[in-house]
Amino acid sequence: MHELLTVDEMSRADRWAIAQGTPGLTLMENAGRAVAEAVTARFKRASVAVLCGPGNNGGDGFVAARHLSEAGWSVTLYLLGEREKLTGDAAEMARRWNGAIHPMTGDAVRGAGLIIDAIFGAGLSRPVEGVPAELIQAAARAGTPVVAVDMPSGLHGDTGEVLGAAFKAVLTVTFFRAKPGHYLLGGRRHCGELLLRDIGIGEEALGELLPHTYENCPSLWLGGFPRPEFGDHKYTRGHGVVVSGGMSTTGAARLGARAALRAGAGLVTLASPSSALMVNASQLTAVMVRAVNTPDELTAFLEDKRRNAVLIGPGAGIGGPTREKVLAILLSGAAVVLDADALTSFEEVPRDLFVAIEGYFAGPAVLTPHEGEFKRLFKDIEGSKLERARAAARRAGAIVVLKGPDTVIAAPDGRAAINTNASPELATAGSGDVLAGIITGLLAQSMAPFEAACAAVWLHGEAGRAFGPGLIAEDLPEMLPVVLRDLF
Ligand SMILES: NC(=O)C1=CN([C@@H]2O[C@H](COP(=O)(O)OP(=O)(O)OC[C@H]3O[C@@H](n4cnc5c(N)ncnc54)[C@H](OP(=O)(O)O)[C@@H]3O)[C@@H](O)[C@H]2O)[C@@H](O)CC1
Ligand SMILES: Nc1ncnc2c1ncn2[C@@H]1O[C@H](COP(=O)(O)OP(=O)(O)O)[C@@H](O)[C@H]1O
Ligand SMILES: [K+]
Repeated sequence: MHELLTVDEMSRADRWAIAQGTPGLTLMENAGRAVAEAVTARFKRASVAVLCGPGNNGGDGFVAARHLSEAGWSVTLYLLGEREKLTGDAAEMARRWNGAIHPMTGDAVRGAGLIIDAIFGAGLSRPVEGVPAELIQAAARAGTPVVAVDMPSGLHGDTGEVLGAAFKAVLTVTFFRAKPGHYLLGGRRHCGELLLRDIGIGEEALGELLPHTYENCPSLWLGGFPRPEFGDHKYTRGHGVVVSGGMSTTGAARLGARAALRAGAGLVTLASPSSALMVNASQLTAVMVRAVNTPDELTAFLEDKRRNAVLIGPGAGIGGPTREKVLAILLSGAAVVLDADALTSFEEVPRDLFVAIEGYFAGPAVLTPHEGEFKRLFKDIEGSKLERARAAARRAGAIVVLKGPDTVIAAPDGRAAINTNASPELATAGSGDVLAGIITGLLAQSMAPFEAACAAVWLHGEAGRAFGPGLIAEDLPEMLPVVLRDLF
């Protein structure tokens, strides 16, 4: 169930189901009934205002109103636009509604104990204004709970963007598969609890659509997740390398190194400037430390091909030396995770980075920018978070992990996953360094890079949730054993 469908893909799924012999009217009946059932299961009986729009979302509203009324609820139904203008399945569902149809006016939700928002769904085509916008404000002012049909009206299904205004629902009931807009930040803020309901569209529809956007769930990557086998030794589990910053900025790299080890790399070595060797050595036990100063020394260090995954960026410092080290790593053929300063160092010359990533000898690359770092590297890329991560991955020829509350992981081939399990406790200094380390640990074990990035983001989210309040970055690697045990 981890595929996400765009608005266009969802309407193709509807059409596919209809062509396969399930009437649209049946799909709409199932959709509206699912909403009514969700309402009766979750709310105490109240007077309900059902707000119906002029399209099929409104059609679902007529069905929900009928089922709630039959269940003994007091239902008042309001229609945006004229009844005569309803067409197709929605017009038929309006005929099957025996109650009154009131014109939708600005006071439609006054006194209601619950609002069912069936104004606009997938068909939202422009910013919401006028009466629907007034009702959105009135509902918010009154604090009346809103149950959204498919999408809270005003929210775009593909982008999670609010067009004009949007209801803040406590519950959103959507059908067949969730949409990216439900999970991107704006959407997450407006959807409340998200319920997914089967309305009679067969799973085979996915074979026709070949969707390439996913919710980041273990089913997406668990099959390729590395687990030690009988007969393994530390070198067969991979050797991660983390490049340390200078004397005053070593902590970030140590966090990454510890995380890489906890994620299962057989060995992890901190490649440290000589000046910071003592600081690093005095803080490390299972993680090893070696003096590596210049880009040339890093090249020499990576000639041992067992050192197969490298993280650079946390605490690395911005400028030429970091750029040269990045290029040296890319030439070595090791898998590479580029974070923080390793990204910012290419602000003026992003093409140099992308050309190196495309290089014949380069191994897989994973870029882990937060929004600020992303803008420095991909100045002209615009759109929703999903679109931007995808465009960046294509341009860079790398996996891009665009971090935040709704982290998006994108691959150059167009696959993208939206992460949904992260808690705000993760917004703490060094948490990104740990994420980069987990990715490195998985790459060291030869996990495929898109799957490794997705798995790491998910593990990071679970670790944050498992620890809960009071979390600091040091806690995250230590939570991995618990999270991994649950995962397996
Ligand atoms: N068989 C199926 O397909 C099934 C579909 N299902 C349901 O159908 C929903 C999709 O239905 P839909 O495509 O009819 O679009 P919908 O969201 O009702 O809106 C379109 C109407 O709104 C209008 N409009 C848009 N924006 C506006 C604005 N800002 N301000 C004012 N008006 C605006 C727009 O006007 P227009 O742009 O044409 O001028 C048009 O009249 C989907 O979300 C799901 O709930 C389920 O029943 C399962 C089976
Ligand atoms: N509000 C939030 N909810 C969930 N995760 C968050 C939130 N804010 C930040 N994160 C996560 O925390 C990490 C922060 O990384 P980053 O911005 O690089 O910080 P740092 O450089 O201090 O490590 C990222 O993985 C990001 O996705
Ligand atoms: K709606």
